[in-house]
Amino acid sequence: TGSTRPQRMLKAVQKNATKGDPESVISAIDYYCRHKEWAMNVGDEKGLILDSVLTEVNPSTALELGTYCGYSTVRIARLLSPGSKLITVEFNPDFAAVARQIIAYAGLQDKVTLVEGPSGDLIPKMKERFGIKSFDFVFLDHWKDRYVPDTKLLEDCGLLRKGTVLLADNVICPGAPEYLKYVKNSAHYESQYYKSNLEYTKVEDGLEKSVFLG
Ligand SMILES: O=C(NCc1cccc(CNc2ccc3[nH]ncc3c2)c1)c1cc(-c2ccc(F)cc2)cc(O)c1O
Ligand SMILES: [Mg+2]
Repeated sequence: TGSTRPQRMLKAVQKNATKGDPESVISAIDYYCRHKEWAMNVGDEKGLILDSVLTEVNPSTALELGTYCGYSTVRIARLLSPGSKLITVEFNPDFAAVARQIIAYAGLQDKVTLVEGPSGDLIPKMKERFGIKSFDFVFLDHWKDRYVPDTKLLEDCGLLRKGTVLLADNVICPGAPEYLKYVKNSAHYESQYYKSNLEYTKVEDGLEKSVFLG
């Protein structure tokens, strides 16, 4: 049987990147997805916006919903200060298996905890399982119809604090219209849209940054 797109992406990393060098892992994936075959990584253009928001927030505890192959996991973890932790949630076991290898290839496995399962089941267990009081930063990049229910779940589980920054991918393409409505109409969030393009294309997409006001 043939390989999968994530497996081919992993091969490209192992062939073209330097072990322990996160920048080379990011470049190898971006090159592969721009010139060989498209894949749904946040990509280099939106990735620069992710980097700038992360540098501004400098989170001690971060959550990523939707690991895929670990591209944004590597982008986030490489910018974390020593002792900071990233928890990333992936539902698809095949994606998770590739992501673990890409995160390890980048040498970032000590900063990252990859948890397999649906966000709806795992979010209520975050405090007890990982000793998390609250998250400083949340990157939403999983099923777009889960953005609203999971944001409400994070609120209800007391996992957001005054100033927690949520950053949501794909609010234009494929789109997360209910999520945009939710955070823009809520008095509990201060939101800002960062216009960009769908990874590796000229199609418009963007990131929505929402600060929880408590
Ligand atoms: O849909 C997207 N990504 C989410 C996704 C998609 C598939 C599988 C999973 C399985 N992973 C998963 C599921 C549920 C979960 N619950 N908790 C964790 C968790 C993890 C996740 C997406 C699509 C496009 C896109 C496609 C086509 C096109 F033409 C334009 C744009 C671009 C993106 O940047 C995207 O992010
Ligand atoms: Mg995405």
